Amino acid sequence: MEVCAARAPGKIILAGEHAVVHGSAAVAAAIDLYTRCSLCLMPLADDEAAATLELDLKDPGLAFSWPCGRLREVLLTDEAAGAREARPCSPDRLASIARLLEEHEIPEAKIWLSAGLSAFLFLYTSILGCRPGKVTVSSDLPMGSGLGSSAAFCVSMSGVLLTAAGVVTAVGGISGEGMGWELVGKDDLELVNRWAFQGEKIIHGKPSGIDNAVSTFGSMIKFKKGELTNLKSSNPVKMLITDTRVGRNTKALVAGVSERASRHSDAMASVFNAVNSISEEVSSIVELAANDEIAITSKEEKLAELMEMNQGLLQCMGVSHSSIETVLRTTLKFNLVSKLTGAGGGGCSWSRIVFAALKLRLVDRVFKFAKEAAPILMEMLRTDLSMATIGISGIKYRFT
Ligand SMILES: Nc1ncnc2c1ncn2[C@@H]1O[C@H](COP(=O)(O)OP(=O)(O)OP(=O)(O)O)[C@@H](O)[C@H]1O
Ligand SMILES: C[C@@](O)(CCO)CC(=O)[O-]
Ligand SMILES: [Mg+2]
Repeated sequence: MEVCAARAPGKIILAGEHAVVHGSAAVAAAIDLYTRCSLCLMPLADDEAAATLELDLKDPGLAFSWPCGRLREVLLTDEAAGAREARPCSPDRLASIARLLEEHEIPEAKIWLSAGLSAFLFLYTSILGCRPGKVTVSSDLPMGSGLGSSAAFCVSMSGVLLTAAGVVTAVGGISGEGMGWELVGKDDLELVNRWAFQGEKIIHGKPSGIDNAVSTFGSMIKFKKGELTNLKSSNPVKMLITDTRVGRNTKALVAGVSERASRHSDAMASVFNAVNSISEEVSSIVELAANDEIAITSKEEKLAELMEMNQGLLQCMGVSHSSIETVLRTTLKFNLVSKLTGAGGGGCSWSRIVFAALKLRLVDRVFKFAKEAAPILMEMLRTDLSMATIGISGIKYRFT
């Protein structure tokens, strides 16, 4: 029994969420909070009826099991298609997966998990067919909260499945960040990213691809219309992340922005255009910081202003939320500018979240803030606060 594992990071979006779905540029950075996925492939049993595919989700604390025969019967997998090229999940296949999930009693309070389960069944059966196996997933990332948990789930899952399929192989380099995790080669990364994007489509509906790209390739990236530019970044930068723990769902928020865009196409085109300019400016400031430590200091105010402008435009798109605004006001009292990251959570009954990513290179102020303001935020909003390092590397894997 061979066991392999993959680990993929979450992300914060420095500028451009939502607008990126409509063709604007966005800037994102990988953070040192990870989702880990391990796979133990079982030998093909003599008694085929006993063979199962198991999924153990540590964070929601739920386990699932499907008889391999049942998967074959319902999904009619096209195993000959192979894993070397990523394929989309057809509507028929998605409907068959939904039928399989109906056979499980997912607690009503955790029904949001079904999108992740569908992505899992699609990725597993497309890459490995109906082979018996056990997959275990654990994560540092809060789910459905703007830190790219769905992308880290799909990237680590695609990585481990493609490794087990023998399609993705080691390049030998063992990275410094975390013992024993090996780097994935460039072409293999591209393949992992393409499969993960297909998984994200199941969870997000209409993803831009930025979240899976930054989780796969790591570092800081500018992303526009599927094109990725790696931004050189300087020393690791710390961010303070505020989690309001107000639940929401990216798919619904993305759809809400698209509906607003179809109702007010000219106005929203101008909003997306303005976000594009902000992202372009943010990315040039990030690159400047990599080359010139002094020059960045003079740009700090500009960066803060850009963050405020982007936050205002997110409000225009309808994805802010009262709790986000409270966090912004509170952090501002400590002279820290914040903005939401990811899908946000604005105004509608189905989606609520806050992430306040604080402006770059203000570690001292962040520490002062953490001491003085954190208790206020925690008490007022029952938020979680944590520090994260951004710009770290992407997916890695290992055999155990
Ligand atoms: N560790 C995990 N185990 C199981 N399912 C997960 C896990 N992580 C993410 N998911 C799936 O992804 C969904 C959350 O994705 P969603 O895109 O709404 O939020 P997010 O990715 O955390 O935030 P954003 O897209 O704004 O960055 C969950 O509801 C679940 O279906
Ligand atoms: C809201 C969004 O722009 C970012 C979610 O992290 C959606 C996407 O780009 O897929
Ligand atoms: Mg997501």
